[in-house]
Amino acid sequence: MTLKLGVPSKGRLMEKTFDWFAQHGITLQRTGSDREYAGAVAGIEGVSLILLSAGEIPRELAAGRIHMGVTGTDLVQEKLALWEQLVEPVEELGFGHADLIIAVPKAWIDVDTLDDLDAAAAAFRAAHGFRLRIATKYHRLVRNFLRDSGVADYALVDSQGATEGTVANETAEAIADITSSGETLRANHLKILCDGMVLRSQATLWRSRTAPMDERIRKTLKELEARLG
Ligand SMILES: Nc1ncnc2c1ncn2[C@@H]1O[C@H](COP(=O)(O)OP(=O)(O)OP(=O)(O)O)[C@@H](O)[C@H]1O
Ligand SMILES: O=P(O)(O)OC[C@H]1O[C@H](OP(=O)(O)OP(=O)(O)O)[C@H](O)[C@@H]1O
Repeated sequence: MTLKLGVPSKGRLMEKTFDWFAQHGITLQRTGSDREYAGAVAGIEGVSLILLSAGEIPRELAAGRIHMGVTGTDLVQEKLALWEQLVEPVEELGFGHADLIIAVPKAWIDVDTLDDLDAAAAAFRAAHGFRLRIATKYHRLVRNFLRDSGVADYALVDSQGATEGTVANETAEAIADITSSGETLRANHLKILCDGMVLRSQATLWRSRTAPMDERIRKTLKELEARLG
């Protein structure tokens, strides 16, 4: 048995993860053609590289199918109820910084806080006969945050991408999504509520609390943690 390490299979997260491991003397590589999701590890014995969608890594860690994995804090906390019982953060990697925020149209000059949003939501329902819609793919995190903030009169609508466009497309009145440079929000004439920060996320190395381990894997894990910490 080898220690299974799950890493994002493409894009900025994959490249930066490969760089981060390289800085610690461990070479991760995609092998085969560009389209083949196979990988190799050099610089440490007994580790297999598993290339996965960043969004699937939390589930694989929770199910114990991988021992370690790299993905964002946002995806772990969104995809896993009781995430602390299933995974443990080993190291924050210092990239993939993104804030999950609530944003509304810039043109809503009276709405700058969650309290304002709550009032706007009640007024919206009275005027339109249906609830103010917030588009997001972060259902769990946003629902919990709005519950704790006392905002009640809204409906979440699912948006798996291009979420900032839903307001112009009239499928939502507000959005909850991640922002990094803020460019996408600006381009879509949206503003962040002053107290609308749901979660600060960054790429993190996680350890599964459920993955089965024999002596050899336990030893490899210790060595990896010593070298990466
Ligand atoms: N613009 C950005 N800047 C920095 N980090 C980002 C940005 N967009 C997303 N991220 C982070 O990257 C991670 C992966 O997000 P992404 O949406 O690319 O993954 P995904 O849903 O698995 O994608 P796919 O299913 O296409 O593989 C998340 O933790 C997210 O917070
Ligand atoms: O603040 P910014 O630097 O503009 O980055 C934020 C954007 O990046 C992500 O989108 P991504 O490119 O992953 O595409 P997606 O909308 O399909 O998720 C996120 O969903 C925002 O739309």
